[in-house]
Amino acid sequence: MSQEPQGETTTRLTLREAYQRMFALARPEWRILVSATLFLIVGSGMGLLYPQVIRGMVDDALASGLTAVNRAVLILAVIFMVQAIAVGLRHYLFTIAGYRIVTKLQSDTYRRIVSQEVGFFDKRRTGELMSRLASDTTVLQNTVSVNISMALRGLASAIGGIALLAWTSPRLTLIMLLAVPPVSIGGVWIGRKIRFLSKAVQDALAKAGEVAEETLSGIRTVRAFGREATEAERYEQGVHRAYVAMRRRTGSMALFHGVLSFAAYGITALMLWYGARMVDAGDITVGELTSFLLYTLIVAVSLASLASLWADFMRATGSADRIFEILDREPEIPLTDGTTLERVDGHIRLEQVTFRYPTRPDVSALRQITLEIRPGEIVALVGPSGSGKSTLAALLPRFYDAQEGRIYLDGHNLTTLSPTWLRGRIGSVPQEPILFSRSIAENIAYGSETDDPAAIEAAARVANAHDFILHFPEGYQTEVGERGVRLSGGQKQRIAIARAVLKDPEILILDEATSALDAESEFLVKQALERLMKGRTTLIIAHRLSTVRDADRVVVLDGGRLAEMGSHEALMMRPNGVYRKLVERQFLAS
Ligand SMILES: Nc1ncnc2c1ncn2[C@@H]1O[C@H](COP(=O)(O)OP(=O)(O)OP(=O)(O)O)[C@@H](O)[C@H]1O
Repeated sequence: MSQEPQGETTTRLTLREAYQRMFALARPEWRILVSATLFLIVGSGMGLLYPQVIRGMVDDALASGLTAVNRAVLILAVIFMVQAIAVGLRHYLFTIAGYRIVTKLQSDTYRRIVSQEVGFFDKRRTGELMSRLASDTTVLQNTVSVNISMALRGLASAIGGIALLAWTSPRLTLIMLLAVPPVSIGGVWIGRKIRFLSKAVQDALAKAGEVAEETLSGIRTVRAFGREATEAERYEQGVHRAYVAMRRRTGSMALFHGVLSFAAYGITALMLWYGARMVDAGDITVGELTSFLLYTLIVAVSLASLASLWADFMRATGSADRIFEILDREPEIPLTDGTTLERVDGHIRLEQVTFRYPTRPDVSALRQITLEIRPGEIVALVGPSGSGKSTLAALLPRFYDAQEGRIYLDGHNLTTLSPTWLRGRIGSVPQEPILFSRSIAENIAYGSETDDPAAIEAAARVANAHDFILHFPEGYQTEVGERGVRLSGGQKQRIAIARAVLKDPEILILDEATSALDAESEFLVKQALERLMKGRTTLIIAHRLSTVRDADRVVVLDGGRLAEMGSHEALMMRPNGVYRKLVERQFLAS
């Protein structure tokens, strides 16, 4: 399969768009955010109030001794207490709002991912999608929760602080503000760099995630070929790339912090020097200089925190880009667009269908297939490996849409029908059924409306699964998969058949297992399948002669073309027929 390069380090959204989208996410939480902002105002207000008290205290103490100091300290204590409560509540509320936003974002992103057409998943690896869900949303979580709170606090303190400074001494304020333009310019420049590097970090982490996901889910193959060390090295290379990008990002941030810190404290020193001269000249009192210095520190710390938050926001926009890319993607085959039919007879017609996989647009997997399957007919699909059998079967539930030609169900073009509804009419038993880590009962009921135990048991009986299920200590409640029992190939198949029986679809797509089951399982599976097929239009990808013989008609594919069609006997009569060769070369097991 060809790989489309994914997660390349480009930025899709402009900064402004990214912010607008991030703030739009916060809108539903406005109630929490408004209360949080109230506490923010109270907390920051207290923070700006106390230097005034200190100013009074210093001047009074210098003038009239310690009695005034007692009262001032009491007031300070009250101010600090109110401030502490407000700060705590502000932090709590903003963080909670952030969690709520991200929880919703994760669900929305996941919903988007699972709604995409099958072709989307051919192009992307699971590990990469998992990384978007887990790590990108977490980066956003920090931004929308703690960082927004800190940014607002920084902004409030900086603006309030500057206003009070200007009120105390416009001349000193002017000196202080000299530091703002160079710091801002530096911030914007470094912010851009950090945004770019952060995307590189996330991309590298996603790549490493891909390796981990792929090899852990295929651990048996890794073990069988003794590739543990090599895979560990590949993973190591992946995380090392992430580390290199992180190191560069951290370097930029460290430089930025250093410059900021110097700017903040340097300006304080400068003002102390200039302020002392003003006190000496009698322009301001010692208390005023003290409060002025305190405000300068508040403003400096606030501006510094704003600048470093700017860097964090830049980081977040990298992740936002990746998340919004998914949230914005409209599936090519939407799940529910289209009509539904009252009843289905199961009449299928393909007209001149030509199909190329989106990942391999240069090769036609199916070429000009014209085929009609009557209601209730059992059609066996045979052909050499890679001839297009599974591809044909994938077009009926519209996992993919053909580029040319049309497919009809009971005379309705498939593209006019609701895909989810259509898929509800089709039951499938794949070669290697996938069971989920849930109970057997839930696995059988997967895709059906009902969870009635009696109906599930009846379906299991038809599928010859009831007896082996009862042999497990917990019966139908036995957990399957990772945490529970592992089922044999034949058992999985029978669970999949029970699933199809319970779903009761009008159309069946069966993919016969190529690997041989033991005679007993084989018999049980075959018997179950026969019961299942009764009265339903069935397309069966056949690998066994006995299956082909039982079918009403055999359709032979070769290199994506429909090569032959007819009964087993008729096809065997053709001297150089594809089918006859398949049988002679024992391509079809007996
Ligand atoms: N998801 C996919 N993306 C791209 N190409 C694919 C994809 N699935 C199958 N193909 C290609 O399409 C062609 C037909 O494959 P298909 O799986 O339909 O064959 P098949 O007859 O079912 O083979 P087999 O009997 O071995 O399962 C092959 O060349 C295969 O490489």
